[in-house]
Amino acid sequence: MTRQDVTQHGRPRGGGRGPVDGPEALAGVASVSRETAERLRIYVDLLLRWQPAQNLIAPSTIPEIWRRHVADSLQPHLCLPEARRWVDLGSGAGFPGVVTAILLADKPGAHVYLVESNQRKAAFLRTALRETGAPGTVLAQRIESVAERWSHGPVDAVSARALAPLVDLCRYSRAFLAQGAVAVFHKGREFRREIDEASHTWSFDLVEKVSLIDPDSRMLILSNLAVRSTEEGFPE
Ligand SMILES: C[S@@+](CC[C@H](N)C(=O)[O-])C[C@H]1O[C@@H](n2cnc3c(N)ncnc32)[C@H](O)[C@@H]1O
Repeated sequence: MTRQDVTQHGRPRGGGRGPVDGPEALAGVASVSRETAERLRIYVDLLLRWQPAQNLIAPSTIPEIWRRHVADSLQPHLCLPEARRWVDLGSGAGFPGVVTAILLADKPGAHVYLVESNQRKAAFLRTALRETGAPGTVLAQRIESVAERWSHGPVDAVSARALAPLVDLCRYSRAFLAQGAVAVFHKGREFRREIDEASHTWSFDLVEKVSLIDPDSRMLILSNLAVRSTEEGFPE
């Protein structure tokens, strides 16, 4: 898709899988400033231009990109509005990490670290941060090695969406939570089973919020994460 194929509202001009929804899809979730809406539009336009070559998001979700991806990605910031320094694990095309960075663009000290091991997606993420002016750094490495060798100072919050079961997200994020960060994870309708499974290995304080996009999904907010000792031993 060329730039001419995209309208000023981030909608493709026909073709592909039909019309794309627009920024009005954010209305039921949060109101954003004009500047933030403009940065989000630049990001969606860029993603739609890169999509044919890079397949950054599932093609079936493109017609509802604003609701399914952008509005959904407003939620970590809504859950933890005071957090300024974030790590987003497995950022993919930038949901929710790039959206969080855009929401924080005018906040002093704001920074979002985007951890994404796929080099082509990492290149897209760098371009998205540059073109939107959002504050962030792309770490194009495996989460496990980034967490082990973290040298970027403390963070307030960790996010992850569509990355791994909760039990694994606890393992990925434990170094950050041990330093006082709070985690906020998108979870689908299997959230209860995932909480039960993770609870065998981990103890944590948990706040559940019903997703503003899908009432069967949850935003899970975890803090005070600790490993339970078990007969099987400790998680690796
Ligand atoms: C299913 S996608 C989800 C992307 C995005 N968070 C979203 O919700 O659209 C998972 C992403 O995590 C990345 N990923 C998976 N395991 C990873 C790891 N151990 N370290 C770094 N990135 C990882 C993959 O390359 C992929 O882009």
